[in-house]
This record gives sequence, structure tokens and C-alpha cells, in this order.
Amino acid sequence: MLNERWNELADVKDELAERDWFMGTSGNLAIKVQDDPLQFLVTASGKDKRKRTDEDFLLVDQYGHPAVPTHLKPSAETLLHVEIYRKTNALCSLHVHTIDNNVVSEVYGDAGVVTFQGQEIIKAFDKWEEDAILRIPIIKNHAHIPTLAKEFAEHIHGDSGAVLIRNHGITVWGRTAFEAKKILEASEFLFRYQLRLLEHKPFQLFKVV
Ligand SMILES: CSC[C@@H](O)[C@@H](O)C(=O)COP(=O)(O)O
Ligand SMILES: [Zn+2]
Repeated sequence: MLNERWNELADVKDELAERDWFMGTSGNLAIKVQDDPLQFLVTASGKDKRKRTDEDFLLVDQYGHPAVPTHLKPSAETLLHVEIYRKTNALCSLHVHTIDNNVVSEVYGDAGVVTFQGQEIIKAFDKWEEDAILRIPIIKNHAHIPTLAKEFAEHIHGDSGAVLIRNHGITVWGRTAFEAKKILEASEFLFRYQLRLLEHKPFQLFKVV
């Protein structure tokens, strides 16, 4: 099981690296290995996530501490992944910094949310009704990670979802690694769309849905 999960997460990491979503060692990824007690694989802190090595991940427990002795340090943002697995049945959680998610988080940061409606791709979030609205919350980038994780946890409401951290990045989760990746890609599509739209229709910034 551990090996299977390791390879699954390594493959996701390679795909996101191909998109250049790990600039400057940013980003972290996790995949659950077992419940009761919780154990999951998380990226080792500070690594170049574009490289595939056998020190890319380490196993951590329900507190985000290494589950077995290791010289590797868990991601600085491991506590956010802990909150996801504590509150949901998600299997995989992904965090990336992109220019688009940072700019969107700043443009809509004061509102605390960015909304999308009438966009085909919101079906990736399991929203199938014609007038469905997708709301992605935006939280403050607290430097104190336990505080960040606490505020982040208030926006975890299901086995899949997405939360923006202002001028920092996005964290998504899903019932499978495939679903988490789908939500991440769909989010980045929407962010790019929204920023392009604002270039052509600046008044869209004030559209209330
Ligand atoms: C250099 S990126 C800033 C980091 O503090 C963090 O936000 C991040 O995403 C990567 O941290 P990491 O500890 O490698 O998981
Ligand atoms: Zn980060």
C-alpha cells in the first residue's frame, strides 16, 4: 500500500512539475496511507519538487510528525494536510503557488471569496446545475502555521474542495489523487480565465453572484 501510494503521489508531482507549478521549491503534496491511526505521505520540506528521488516524501502521523525515524523534515505546511484528513474522507491534497492563483487571491482578497458561475468547467467540482455557483474562499496568509491551519480548517466542508491563501497559493483535496488534480487544474483554468476576462471587461470585478 505504501509503495502504491508513493508512486501515485510521485506521478502527480511529476505532472504538476511539468506544468511548472513548483517554482522556487514552493508547493507541497500529500496522500493518505491509512486511517486509525492516520498516516499519510507528505513532501519533504524545501526540496526541488521537479526532481524525482527516493527522499521526496516521508510518512507522518495524525499530528504531522514523522511516523518513523528519518532525517527528512515534513513540509512546513503539513498541518493543513492534517486538517483535511482529520475532517474529510479525502485521499489526496495538493498545494501549489502560481502567479494566477496569487493574483486572483489579491484581487478578491478583501471580499474573502472568488465566485464563478456559468462556466462549464465548474462541473469538475461536481456542480452540474445550469446556474450553479462555485465559491472558492480566500484566507489570510498567517505566518504562524497552526493559526493558518485553524482558519483553513473552517473552510473544509466536504471530501473535495479548494481554498486560496492570499498571496500564497491554493490548497485542494479530493477523494482520489485524480480528483484532487482535476480540481487543481480546473481552479487554475478559472483563475487564468478570470484574469484574462478582467483585461477585457474590468467591470466584471464588481459582478456579484
Ligand atoms: C519557498 S515557498 C514557501 C514555503 O514556505 C511554502 O509556502 C511552500 O509551499 C513549500 O514549503 P515546504 O516546506 O517545502 O512544503
Ligand atoms: Zn506554500
